[in-house]
Amino acid sequence: MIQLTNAHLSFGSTHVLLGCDLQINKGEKVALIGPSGSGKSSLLKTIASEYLLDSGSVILENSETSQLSSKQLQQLRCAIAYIPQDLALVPNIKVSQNVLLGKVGTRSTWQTLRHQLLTPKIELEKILSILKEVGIPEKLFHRTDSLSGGQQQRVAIARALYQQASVILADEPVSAVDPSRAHSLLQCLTSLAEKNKVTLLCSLHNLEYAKRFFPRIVGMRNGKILFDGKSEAFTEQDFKQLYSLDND
Ligand SMILES: Nc1ncnc2c1ncn2[C@@H]1O[C@H](COP(=O)(O)OP(=O)(O)OP(=O)(O)O)[C@@H](O)[C@H]1O
Repeated sequence: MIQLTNAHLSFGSTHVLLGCDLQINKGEKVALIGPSGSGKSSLLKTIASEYLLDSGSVILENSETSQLSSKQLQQLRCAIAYIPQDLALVPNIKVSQNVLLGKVGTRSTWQTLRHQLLTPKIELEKILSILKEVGIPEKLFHRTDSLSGGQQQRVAIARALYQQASVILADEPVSAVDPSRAHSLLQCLTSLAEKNKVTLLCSLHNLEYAKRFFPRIVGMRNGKILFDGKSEAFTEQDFKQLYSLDND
């Protein structure tokens, strides 16, 4: 379970999160929408424990993150896969090697290096079966930067699945692809999350995709959560409240 209570975050004089309350239960699929600068990435990074709140609390898997030691926090991070907007893939290594990095938090440096240099057959088989699930098995040994933007997004999803995270936080995972690929990528991400009983929180700019693929929508504006409810309950009025230009 993810629980944010009265979350406040600022950078200097910029207030980024202003009293956000949010609870997401295990296995839920939630779309996070809102205009540019509304705080979606910051909310995801806060849940990923990349940003620390000024006040308020984040509870993940029954632990309040501010109370955890750095070792406990590191362990918790292994259960959470954060896919940033830039995907954080290493461009000049093979797809298999990038997927392997999903487990970097659970392996020693020596083990990581060894796996990168000579990947055990059993790990390669696991990676291949995940790449089959995300639809790019033929890319196993291709250099990552030779893949298209959409294929690289699939590699980032594969890395999260290989990590065996119980929570996936995806920051605009379809920003770099055309509408038909965006559709199949979201289909892939949401169905795999469902199959693997993973909690999925995904920021999106496209309301149609949010409504089609996610049962629940959270809408942000100016660091506040203005809508939180079932996708079918999201109305044109809610859309105007989030996106209108004269509402600041
Ligand atoms: N590390 C940071 N340092 C300073 N300001 C930041 C930082 N991260 C976010 N901000 C500020 O927080 C505000 C919200 O940014 P954020 O990236 O969370 O919005 P967003 O809704 O994800 O936007 P977009 O849809 O364009 O990605 C912006 O004003 C941004 O400049």
